[in-house]
Amino acid sequence: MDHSLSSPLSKLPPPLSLSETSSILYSRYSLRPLSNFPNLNFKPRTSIRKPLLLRHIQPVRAQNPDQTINDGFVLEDVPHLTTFLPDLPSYPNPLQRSQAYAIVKETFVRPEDVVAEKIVVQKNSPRGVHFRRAGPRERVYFKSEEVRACIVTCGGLCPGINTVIREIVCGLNYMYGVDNILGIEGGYRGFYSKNTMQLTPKVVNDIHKRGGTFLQTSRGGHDTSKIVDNIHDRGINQVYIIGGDGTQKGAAAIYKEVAKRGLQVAVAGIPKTIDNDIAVIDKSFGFDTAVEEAQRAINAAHVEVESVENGVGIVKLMGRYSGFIAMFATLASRDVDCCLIPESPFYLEGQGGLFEFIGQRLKENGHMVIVLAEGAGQEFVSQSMHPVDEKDASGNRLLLDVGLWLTQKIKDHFTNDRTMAINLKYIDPTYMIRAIPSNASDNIYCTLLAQSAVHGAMAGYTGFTVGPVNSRHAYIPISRVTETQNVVKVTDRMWARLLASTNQPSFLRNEEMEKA
Ligand SMILES: Nc1ncnc2c1ncn2[C@@H]1O[C@H](COP(=O)(O)OP(=O)(O)OP(=O)(O)O)[C@@H](O)[C@H]1O
Ligand SMILES: O=P(O)(O)OC[C@H]1O[C@](O)(CO)[C@@H](O)[C@@H]1O
Ligand SMILES: [Mg+2]
Repeated sequence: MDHSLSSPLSKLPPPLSLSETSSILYSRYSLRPLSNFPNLNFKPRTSIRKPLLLRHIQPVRAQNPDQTINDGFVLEDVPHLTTFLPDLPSYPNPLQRSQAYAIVKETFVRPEDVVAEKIVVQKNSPRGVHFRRAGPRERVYFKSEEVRACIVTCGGLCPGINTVIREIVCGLNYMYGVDNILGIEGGYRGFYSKNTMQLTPKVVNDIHKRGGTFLQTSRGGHDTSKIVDNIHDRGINQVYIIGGDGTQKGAAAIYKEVAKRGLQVAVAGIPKTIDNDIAVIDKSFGFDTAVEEAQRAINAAHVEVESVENGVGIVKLMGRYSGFIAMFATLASRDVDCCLIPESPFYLEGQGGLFEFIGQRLKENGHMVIVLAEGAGQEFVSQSMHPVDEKDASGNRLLLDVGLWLTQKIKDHFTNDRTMAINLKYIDPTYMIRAIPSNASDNIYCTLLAQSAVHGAMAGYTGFTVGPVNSRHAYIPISRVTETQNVVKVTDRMWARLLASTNQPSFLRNEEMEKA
């Protein structure tokens, strides 16, 4: 193993402006394979907005006219500490001496390894956006004994948070010999208003068996300046931030302030949300566990309603703006007759409406189960409840209980209708689902996320979020995961698969079809 490598960053060209970068990507690199460009790894050094780049890049034909060249390659890179601290020394990665990696053929991720954002492409399509592949690097930018790391968890709960905490601590300690790790208690505000706790592999050994967060969490309380003051005062140089879209925005603000002050602090975001609404990544940890746990509630509803005459079960699942849990829980179960999500408007009365469908299903089967995402039909609920616009401490709008509203509406309808007496059961398992520990596959996923974050921070990357993109873990610029929220696309085939499985109406009226 060559330990004498000079810092690869010393080979860097000066930072490129946006237009320079796009033209270089196009003119210099488009006609040759990526492997010919070892330096591509370090370019562009600033986080560059992808849509602009893509607009600048035109497809180019290769000499062989049968083969359209892989042009239009875009690397959406994450910042590196040397971006604002150019003289930072680097060291050989201690993983070279690690027992765990002793027989691994390629311990380190190659600098030119990238992960494609899109894997379904056509012969002539541009190569498109790529992210830097996550994993250990040959050089690190921290001496193990000088690392002072901290971990914070923010936002709502989600199965698997404790596994991520545990694996960051164990990863730092077992792989890199770091033993100075602080737990920040109670979310962002914990940086400046609470005590910290020392985290060791022993302290966190069993925490993955528990739901919730060992470090506690909170909403609101993000004061960038106070947080960075505190990071500086405590001598913290690696910050691991576990949380959803709001948390990642907070992480971006911390990274910017750290860079502005020129501090050697790596900021790594680990995306967390039970709603699975974080953009770019394949899915968020805890989501599989939630879908699995939701089966128990659906099953209970099914048992209840099939044991009575004209039983109607309603199960409310989480999902503020996206109905992923409801959609996947429905697809996983065979007992759901109708799934309602925020992305697909529905209506109650008249032809093709929910009441008509309930009547039909009860006549056919004698019972039915409806799965309802908490964000579905909010416009109806607010019409009937005249709500005040309430927000939580982070500024998220507080939703009204669509489950209670729908239960009442269905009851009223069938009472007035008098053609059919129904027996309705409403189950709200939302917090029970969120509070459980993660299942086996999420535990594995959490381990990979944590280790990838540790490798990234040790390698000097900062201002990044880690996550799987087409099954490969990548370092993603934070802004990419916060600029949009993932929602179920009702125009995609997955929603059609659900409709084909439940055989429920789509509730789409002509004008909505045209709009879609
Ligand atoms: N735009 C922002 N800038 C800085 N900090 C933010 C921003 N939005 C939210 N935060 C902070 O991030 C933390 C968590 O945000 P929020 O309560 O919205 O949860 P989240 O991370 O989105 O997770 P989830 O929605 O999955 O529960 C809060 O402490 C909040 O103050
Ligand atoms: O913990 P709280 O503030 O009740 O949050 C509930 C919300 O959090 C989420 O679980 C997202 O974390 C949403 O699905 C839900 O609406
Ligand atoms: Mg959120």
